[in-house]
Amino acid sequence: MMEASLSEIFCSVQGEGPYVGYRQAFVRFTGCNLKCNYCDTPVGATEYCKFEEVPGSNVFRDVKNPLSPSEVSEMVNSYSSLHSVSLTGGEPLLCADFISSMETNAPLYLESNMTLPHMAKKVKDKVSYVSGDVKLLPHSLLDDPELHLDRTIECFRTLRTTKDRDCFCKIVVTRDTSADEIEGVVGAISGYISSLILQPVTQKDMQPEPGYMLELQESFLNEVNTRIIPQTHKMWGCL
Ligand SMILES: C[S@@+](CC[C@H](N)C(=O)[O-])C[C@H]1O[C@@H](n2cnc3c(N)ncnc32)[C@H](O)[C@@H]1O
Ligand SMILES: Nc1nc2[nH]cc(C(=O)O)c2c(=O)[nH]1
Ligand code: SF4
Ligand SMILES: [Mg+2]
Repeated sequence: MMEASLSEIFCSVQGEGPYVGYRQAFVRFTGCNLKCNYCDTPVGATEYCKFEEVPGSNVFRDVKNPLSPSEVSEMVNSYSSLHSVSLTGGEPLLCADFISSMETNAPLYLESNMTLPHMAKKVKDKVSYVSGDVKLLPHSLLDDPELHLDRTIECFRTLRTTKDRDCFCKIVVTRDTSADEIEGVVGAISGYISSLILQPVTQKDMQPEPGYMLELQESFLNEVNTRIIPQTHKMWGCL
C-alpha cells in the first residue's frame, strides 16, 4: 500500500508569491533531494505527523507515520473554505505516486524545487497551481550543475501554464545570486510561466540590498511579469 511520512498538516494562508493570503491546508512531506543553503524547514524523517485540528489554534495532535493518501485527504477535507491545498516539504515530488492518489475537495497547489522531471509527469494533470522554485545554488551544493538546469527546464515544460493550471516561477534571491544565473533559467522557461517572483531570502545576513532587487526586477520585466514579494507569513508569525 502506498504511504508517506509527513511532518505536519495545518491550515493557514499562503505566505509567498502571487497567491499570498489565500486560505490553504498545508501538507508537509518529509525528505528532500537537495540541500539549499538557506532552507528554513527541517526535512528529516519524523515518527509523528503534527495535525492542527482547529485552524490557527497552534494545537496539534500527533498522528503516527506513515500515512495513506486517504487518511491525509480526510484530515485536509476537515478544513472548510479552502482555496487550495499546498503540497510542500521537504520535496513533495518525491511522493508523486502518493499525490496522484489524494482526493481532496480543494484543488492542489504544488510547491516544488522542480528537479525531478519523471515525477513531475506523474502529477501534471493532478495539480492546478505550480509554485516552481528555481534553485540557484552554489555549484559546490550540486552534483551536476548542467544536469540540474536541464532537469529544471524539463519540469517547467511538463508543469507549464495551461488553461487548467497556473505555473509561476519563484526564486529565493540572496546577495550571491547573479542576474546572469537567473537569466540562464528564465530565458528558457519564460514561455511556460505566468510570472516570475523574486523572493528575497529571509535571513538578514544573506539578504540582498533593496536596490539590487529593483535592478534585477528591471532587467527581467521586459521578458516576464516580474514581482518582488518577501515571505509574508514570517512577518506576522503565523504558520
Ligand atoms: C521549504 S520549501 C519546500 C518546498 C520545495 N522543496 C521548495 O524548495 O520549493 C518551501 C518554500 O520555502 C522557501 N524558503 C525556504 N527557505 C527560505 C528562506 N530562508 N527565505 C525565503 N524563502 C525560503 C523556498 O524557496 C520555497 O519556496
Ligand atoms: N503561510 C505559509 N506560506 C507558505 N508558503 C510556502 C510555504 C512552505 O513552507 O512551503 C509556506 C509556509 O510554511 N507557510
Ligand atoms: S529544496 Fe526546498 S525543502 Fe529542499 S532544501 Fe531546498 S528549500 Fe529546503
Ligand atoms: Mg515555509
